[in-house]
Amino acid sequence: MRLEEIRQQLRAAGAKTCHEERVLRAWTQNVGLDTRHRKAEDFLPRAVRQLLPALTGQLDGLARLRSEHPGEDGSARLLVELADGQTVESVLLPRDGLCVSTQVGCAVGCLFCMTGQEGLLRQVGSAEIVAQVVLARRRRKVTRVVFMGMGEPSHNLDNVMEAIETLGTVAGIGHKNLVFSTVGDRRAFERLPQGPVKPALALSLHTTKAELRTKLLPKAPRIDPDELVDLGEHYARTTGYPIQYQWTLLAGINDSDEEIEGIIRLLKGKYAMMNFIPYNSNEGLGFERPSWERASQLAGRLHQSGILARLRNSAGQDVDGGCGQLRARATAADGTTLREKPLKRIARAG
Ligand SMILES: C[S@@+](CC[C@H](N)C(=O)[O-])C[C@H]1O[C@@H](n2cnc3c(N)ncnc32)[C@H](O)[C@@H]1O
Ligand code: SF4
Repeated sequence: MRLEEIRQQLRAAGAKTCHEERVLRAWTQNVGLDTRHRKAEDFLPRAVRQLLPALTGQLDGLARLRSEHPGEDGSARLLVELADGQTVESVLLPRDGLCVSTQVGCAVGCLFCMTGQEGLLRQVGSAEIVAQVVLARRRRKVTRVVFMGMGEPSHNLDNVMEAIETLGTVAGIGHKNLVFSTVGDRRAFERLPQGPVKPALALSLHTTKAELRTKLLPKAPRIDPDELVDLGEHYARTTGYPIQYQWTLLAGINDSDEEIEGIIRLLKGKYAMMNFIPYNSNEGLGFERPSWERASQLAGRLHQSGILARLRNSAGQDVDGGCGQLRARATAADGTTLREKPLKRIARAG
């Protein structure tokens, strides 16, 4: 469901823009419609008030909690059921963050990502994206939303842009605290700077070698790492927020000294930082994470060259690992299987 459909229902009942905003603010911020100074019946048209019980029922059905899996780091993975019974994952992150899903499955098919093994099953509507935030806010404070759950946001741009606008306005989240994470897509680079709410950008780079990137991210748009960094730099300068590069560390694949030299060449002097995320083991995908020592060494090498680098575990690693695994397990437990796909192993030499 799209947010626009909710707005249309309100408008059909006679709501003006200010009424729409008030209803959406109450929903997204989990607050009542009455304010200290004015009661709802003093400003909302009667037909709108009459619509509210049915609308609330619809909104509550958009995202329901199927199960919660707390991690040791203060995070918690939520398996969220959508109105049609499909499930996606949201992750409550330490320090008031939330990671949301934008698609059920994903067409990019990254070899190391569980979500990519399913292919795309369906888009997540803008109202369903915002509903994940509302669900999380019923459990904890949320002041930062990262679009790093299941799915590729640039393959669902209309819904994601609509959700970003709502989160950055009526839901009261700071624009730089909305983080759009992508493998890089020209449509996203065009659209993001035009929106009224400009999110921060995370670019999933993973390697500086164009050929290896094509193997690891088989259906990502063909943009060479050099050009991707140029596009990212332009966006960073436009918005004033640094680009957060993401690099899933795969032992023997993208953790070589040569890659580090490549990152230094690409990112030196850029308004950027590097997040190394050691691979989160997915059974059967055939990759391994490097040792923590090796990972720290890589981050240290970037630091020495003046590039800000962070080494971090993806949140909730102790509770069913990486993105898409909770859903995969729940799907398997339901007796259905993920679409089988032969593992395409890539040459260690890259
Ligand atoms: C799940 S994706 C969603 C957003 C977007 N599709 C993207 O790739 O940036 C978010 C991040 O999770 C990372 N990721 C996926 N599977 C992983 C795994 N098994 N271990 C560690 N990181 C993983 C991806 O590399 C990506 O940087
Ligand atoms: S890492 Fe991102 S783009 Fe790649 S398959 Fe997973 S969700 Fe899709």
